[in-house]
Amino acid sequence: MRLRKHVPVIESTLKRVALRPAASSLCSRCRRYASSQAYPEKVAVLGGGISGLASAYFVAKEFPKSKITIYEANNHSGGWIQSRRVQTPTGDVLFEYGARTLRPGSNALITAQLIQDLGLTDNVIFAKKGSTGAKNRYIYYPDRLQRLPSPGEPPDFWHIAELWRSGLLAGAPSALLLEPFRPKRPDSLKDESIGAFIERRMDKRVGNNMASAVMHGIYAGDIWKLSARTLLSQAWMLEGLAGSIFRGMLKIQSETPLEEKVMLFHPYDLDVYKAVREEVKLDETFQRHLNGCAMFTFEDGMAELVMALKKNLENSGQVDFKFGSWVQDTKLVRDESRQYVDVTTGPTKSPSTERYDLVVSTLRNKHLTPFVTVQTVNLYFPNTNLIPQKGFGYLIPQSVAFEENPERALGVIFDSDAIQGQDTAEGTKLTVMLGGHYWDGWEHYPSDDEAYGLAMSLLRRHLKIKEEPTHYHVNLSKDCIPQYTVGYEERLKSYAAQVTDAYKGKLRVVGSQTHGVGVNDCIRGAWDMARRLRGAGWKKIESGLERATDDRYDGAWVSAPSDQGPPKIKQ
Ligand SMILES: C=Cc1c2[nH]c(c1C)Cc1[nH]c(c(CCC(=O)O)c1C)Cc1[nH]c(c(C)c1CCC(=O)O)Cc1[nH]c(c(C)c1C=C)C2
Repeated sequence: MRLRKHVPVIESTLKRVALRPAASSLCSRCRRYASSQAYPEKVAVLGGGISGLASAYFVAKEFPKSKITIYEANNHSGGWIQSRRVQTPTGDVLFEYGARTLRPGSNALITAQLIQDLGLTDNVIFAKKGSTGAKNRYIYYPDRLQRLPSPGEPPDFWHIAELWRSGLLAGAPSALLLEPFRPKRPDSLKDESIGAFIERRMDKRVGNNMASAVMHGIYAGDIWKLSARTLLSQAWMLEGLAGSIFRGMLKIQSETPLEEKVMLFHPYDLDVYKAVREEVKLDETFQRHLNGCAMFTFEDGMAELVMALKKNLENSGQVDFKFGSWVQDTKLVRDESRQYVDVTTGPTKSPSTERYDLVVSTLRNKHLTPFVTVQTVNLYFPNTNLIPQKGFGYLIPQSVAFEENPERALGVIFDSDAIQGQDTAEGTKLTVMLGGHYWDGWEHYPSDDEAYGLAMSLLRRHLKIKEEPTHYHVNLSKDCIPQYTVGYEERLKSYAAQVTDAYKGKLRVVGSQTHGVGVNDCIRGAWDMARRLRGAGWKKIESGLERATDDRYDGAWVSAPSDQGPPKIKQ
């Protein structure tokens, strides 16, 4: 499917690119302007969220002589990541409005290297793998908290029986047994919703109970809209390979020598993974802590990473911040020998235009994905024994009856259990997450007072909390999480082609809409973009969306052994 419209900033460019100049210096063999310039002298980064800051950082490292300007519409950097300290009579507590933790693992290696390079390792706090906050995760179903078995926990018959009795596992056993015998998807089916995929291969109830809870916790999204091909990519691939997820797993396992562990990669990710392994050099102690933790963050919250990045960029002398700068337009311009991008910013009545050799855009394209809005209510209670359940928190699946969730909450995080070491005040810290896909199409959202009322009514019903918090904060993150809905991969491909066509490699796209919604994803995307600019890479006609257009294996994945060295490709 082609995009009907384009991102506003590139729209005008698409009209103008038809007016081609006399291509006297267009190199006919490589189809790009032959420029003797060794590096991009002027670079613009559009957006000062984590993707924009990380992009500026990695581009500055690749090209120490480049001058970089970051345009940010708000008056602060960091985007959705905001951490605030609140004073209480007995000490202070930290409230996070956006992402609050990072997950370790291969996807976090670039983040870890960045943290180390910024000198932040001493400020990192780790939640150990076995800790209560890390291992106890709950799902609210149908009218109470159900603890999920944690990874590595020995199977407990009575626990499983209890979960079965609650109805949370309804349909799961037969779904798993029958999955290998269900018909293969028709070749014409290029994508479908997660809900439809699970219904087709297993059982609708498994989707509405388990999958929807997980998708609430990551995307705040609706399993009946999110793309199975993108978000359940491995299961989708295995079905394509062998007609069934289970049989696909068996096939790959049987073809892999016993001493190797199967890891499935998109071919593009395998290249990135290899490059990460080659370039990341972590201190032994830091690496050991990362290996042993379930999640990590900073003493002063995630904003520490943003502040350290900003300070580093300011001190580099290479980077200039322009806050309160709305990007109105970007367009490709050409003179006799070179191509540039003109970036127009500022208020509509008195806009200003600057010319750049290269632009990195983290701005959104509303035609690529919809977004959901999440409202967070952070609450602090001095009572340390407010709730009997200890753990990370709980998620509320779509299957929970309206009477049990009229507030349209997605989940509750037990912050004071999940991460310890951020607060000096003792007590219980919770965050209630409201909205997400339940608010699709809404024009008005709850006021702070209303959101507080919703959060408290939920906590009274679900956790039997009778006390009022002494401190709370409400934050509305409007359109904060992009939704990778059905057809996303085709739209992304088409978007990549449009960006390449319109900017001829002079504008690269990075960010949560195109590279994954997690903080690690955004940082890794920025790093990979900058890596591709290396040397003369910045002169290549690329868009930053090369993963989407990588047709080397026609959508297949490759498996690789998980040894410590660079993986060998197995096909
Ligand atoms: C503002 C709300 C967010 C919701 N999801 C995300 C944000 C920022 C992004 C996100 N959350 C998680 C992942 C998985 C992998 C990762 O990179 O960590 C992603 C991409 C897992 C997660 N879910 C919740 C938490 C606290 C975390 C850990 C990471 C983080 O701090 O964001 C709980 C949770 N997140 C959301 C809801 C509705 C929710 C409910 C309890 C939406």
